Amino acid sequence: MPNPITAPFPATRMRRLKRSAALRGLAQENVLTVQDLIWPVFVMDGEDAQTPVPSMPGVARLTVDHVVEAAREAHDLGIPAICLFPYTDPKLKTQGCEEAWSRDNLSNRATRAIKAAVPDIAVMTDVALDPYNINGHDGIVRDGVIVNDESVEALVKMALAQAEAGADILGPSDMMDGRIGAMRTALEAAGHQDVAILSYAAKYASAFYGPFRDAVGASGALVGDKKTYQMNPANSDEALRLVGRDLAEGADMVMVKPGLPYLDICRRVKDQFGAPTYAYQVSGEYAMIMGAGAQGWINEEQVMMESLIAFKRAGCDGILTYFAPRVARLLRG
Ligand SMILES: NCC(=O)CCC(=O)O
Repeated sequence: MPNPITAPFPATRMRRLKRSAALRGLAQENVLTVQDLIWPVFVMDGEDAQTPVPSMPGVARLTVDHVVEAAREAHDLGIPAICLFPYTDPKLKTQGCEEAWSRDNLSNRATRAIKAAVPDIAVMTDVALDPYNINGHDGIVRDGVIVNDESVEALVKMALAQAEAGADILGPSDMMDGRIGAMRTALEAAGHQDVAILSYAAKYASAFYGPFRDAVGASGALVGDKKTYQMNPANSDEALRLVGRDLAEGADMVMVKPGLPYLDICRRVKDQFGAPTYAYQVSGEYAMIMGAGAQGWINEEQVMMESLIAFKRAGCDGILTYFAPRVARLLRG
């Protein structure tokens, strides 16, 4: 830790380095670049269609052909990764979540299509059962209980199907115990030793996910809440235990989610482990900025940029954000 030594006033005048843009630039500690961005996108079935998500202005569900175009655009902008979230046909949702590991489910089809058309962009996928679960939960439900070990077996099958489809980064967002180790072992055994795991390690049971659930059609499906597996927003030490555990089980990268309300966790995680650390600026955060911006209550673009540099300041190596293409265009100038 640096130990800041400052001479007393007037020898020290903190305003000296704020006097011009040039001096402010020289003294700037953190920088946001396009390389820091992961773009989450919503995929739906069909062809040549886009359905706007009302609670996320500027965001739409895209059919696979449009997702491929989005990936091409992202790659051209220099965005390193795109993250897929499927809007699953309710008819495909079951108690056993079998569609989750179907070779040709929507997410796997989108992964294949992107990797065929834009091979250099990294494709990240979501490993959790909620898009395929009739109960809307991330794990399998038996008699009203989310059963851990059976869910992990299902998640491993899902992870293998995603790796088979060509995913570069798997994002287990389910918060079951033991899933990272089980996935890592299975990936090694199946010859997918180079597939990275970005663990949603410190994922809080948050009300900020509301618009996302609208986007993937999960709002109506969820029975109860996710408090028996996601974190209590009041906890901080627990995040370190979870991150440490996931790294020890073979995660390559770790995530804190949501983002802005949990910057203290980002900083603690980065300081404690020094691992590649990401934050997810979630749908509710996006909606708040867009909503207030639309009212003219804040300057949307400035708040967007300020919110993203805050993640860098808190120690994050990158950010999952729905703003990714807009930011990339802005950074490009
Ligand atoms: N597993 C992915 C999410 O829960 C996303 C949350 C959001 O953007 O609100």
